[in-house]
Amino acid sequence: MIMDRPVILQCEDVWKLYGPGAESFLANRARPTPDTLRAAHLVGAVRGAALTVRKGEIFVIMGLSGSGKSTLLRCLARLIDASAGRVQFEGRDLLAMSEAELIELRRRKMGMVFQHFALLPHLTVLENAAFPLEVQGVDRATREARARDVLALVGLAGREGHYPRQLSGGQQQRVGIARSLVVEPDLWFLDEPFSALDPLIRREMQDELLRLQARLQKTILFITHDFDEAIRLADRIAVMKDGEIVQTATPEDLVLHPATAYVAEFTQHIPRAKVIRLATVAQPLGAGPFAGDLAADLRVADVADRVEASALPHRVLADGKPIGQISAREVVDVLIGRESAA
Ligand SMILES: Nc1ncnc2c1ncn2[C@@H]1O[C@H](COP(=O)(O)OP(=O)(O)OP(=O)(O)O)[C@@H](O)[C@H]1O
Repeated sequence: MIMDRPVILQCEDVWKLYGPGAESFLANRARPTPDTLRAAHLVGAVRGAALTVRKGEIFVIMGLSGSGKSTLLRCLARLIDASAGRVQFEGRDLLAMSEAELIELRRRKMGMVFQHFALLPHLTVLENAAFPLEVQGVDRATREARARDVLALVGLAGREGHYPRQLSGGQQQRVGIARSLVVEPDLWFLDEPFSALDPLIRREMQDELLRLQARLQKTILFITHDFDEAIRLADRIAVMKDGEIVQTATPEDLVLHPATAYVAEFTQHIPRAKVIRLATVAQPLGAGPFAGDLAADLRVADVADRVEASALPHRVLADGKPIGQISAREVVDVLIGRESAA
């Protein structure tokens, strides 16, 4: 269970205002409304954001362009200073750290990948991937060995001697991912890392990220404006609108229980079978016989063919223990939107 894991990153009541006198403006008021901000000619890029990211989860911040995602991420990595609020990284107050401590933290504990990041054009793929270790003063043999490992991990073995210009956009992005992983970060910030890629490559990279995550179990804060990408990747999603987080929930809960009309609008086109887990639609366990076992966290779409093709029900297991059963009937109900879970 994600909620039982240690907290890696936490923020409370984070604000970022842009405009004249932004900091002093907040010091004098509790929670300014959008109207008050407008009247003061201030942009409320982030307004009162709170979130908790736990070890090993992919936490996605999702929102349309201008909703404040990048600004929030930058406040959380302290690339910019929030106008107000509290941010803790592994239990330490991020806002109280000195510049030197922050640099150290970003070098050793945080990895970052952005939509448009700069590979160093005059360095090879290997040298680019090893670069953060060079900055740390790691010796050449060690850093190149580590860089080779991460390049293999992202599918670039054999390209070590290439230069960035000899690679496709997707391959360049993989180098960026390798470079951010080479320091073995505890927390990985990914700000729209696949948005500049064409849809096919983008899906491939999403699969790649899930595969990497299954192996590395990083804690990931991932930003996207694409809800489909969010539900494919996320353990939990925070939906942002006009600088505010309007709901934080699992993909399944967002679709089944949207907190606002805005979230409902976003989620209505999502095929339910892609988000509803077997645990949610499982029926009480019968006496059997069963066709086989399926994990409770699987999504209905992932097993629909297998369950439908079977005359016998499948057992549904959570943590190795049977919690119910599922048969073609429940799968069909979800597929045609008749499931009882909602
Ligand atoms: N340096 C700045 N000065 C003034 N306003 C800013 C600045 N940076 C961001 N903003 C404003 O803050 C709001 C949030 O911007 P932000 O870039 O965080 O949104 P976003 O959700 O990441 O959007 P996108 O997906 O387009 O990157 C926008 O209204 C933007 O115009």
